[in-house]
Amino acid sequence: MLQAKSLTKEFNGRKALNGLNLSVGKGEIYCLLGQNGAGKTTTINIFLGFMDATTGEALINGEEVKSSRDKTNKRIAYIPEVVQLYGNLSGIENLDFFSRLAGFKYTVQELKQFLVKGGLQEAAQSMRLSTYSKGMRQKVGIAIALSKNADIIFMDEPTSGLDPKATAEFTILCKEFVAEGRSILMATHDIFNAVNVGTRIGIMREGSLVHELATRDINASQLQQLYLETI
Ligand SMILES: Nc1ncnc2c1ncn2[C@@H]1O[C@H](COP(=O)(O)OP(=O)(O)OP(=O)(O)O)[C@@H](O)[C@H]1O
Repeated sequence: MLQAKSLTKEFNGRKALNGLNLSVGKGEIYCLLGQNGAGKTTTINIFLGFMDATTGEALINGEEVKSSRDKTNKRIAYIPEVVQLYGNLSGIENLDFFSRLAGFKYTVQELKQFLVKGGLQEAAQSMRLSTYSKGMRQKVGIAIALSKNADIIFMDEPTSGLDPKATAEFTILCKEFVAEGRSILMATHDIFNAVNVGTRIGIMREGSLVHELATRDINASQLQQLYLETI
């Protein structure tokens, strides 16, 4: 579903990405690890079409993002570290707004179902967003992705600042999201959660992938060891 082919990105002559090759298939939760500045967010930004690669290709469902941005943007969603929503609107009003923006119009009942599937209890759906925790905002973010019928969610540091219960709930939601053949690409510093939620892990250093492994082959302490040896 996602492919990076020899991606490079230069900022002021400095390479943030240096020949990155990466692919993410259906049903995968791919976790990108790497030190600050390794190039994780730059990778996601190129797939989202926020910036162009200097050389190489980023493909979503076989379409190059750079030349087919309108098409590729329709099937993706993005959950940043803090999901930006309208604080004065309720969860359901935000979902209604953002799904309309993506060209979908749903009944109140349908909107409620997306929110429940995203893990937001009915009692919270009509509360103002300004009262929501980070975990609740992410649930609205997942509901928006579901309402857009997105195949792929990109996530940047989704579990930073979440308490263990919220992290566990989030992990379950991610697994449910991909169970129907969708995919997630997540940048994270959370080694424990990467092993827990991910199907594969890539460790980046200086803009390239230096290790790639299946989570079934490694536990958190082995991954931590490998990470510390790598960076
Ligand atoms: N818009 C930009 N202008 C200039 N340099 C940038 C820009 N975006 C990223 N960089 C540089 O590119 C490199 C990679 O940054 P990036 O944000 O992709 O790393 P990261 O792995 O996501 O780090 P972090 O874990 O801190 O989020 C860094 O050296 C960063 O300073």
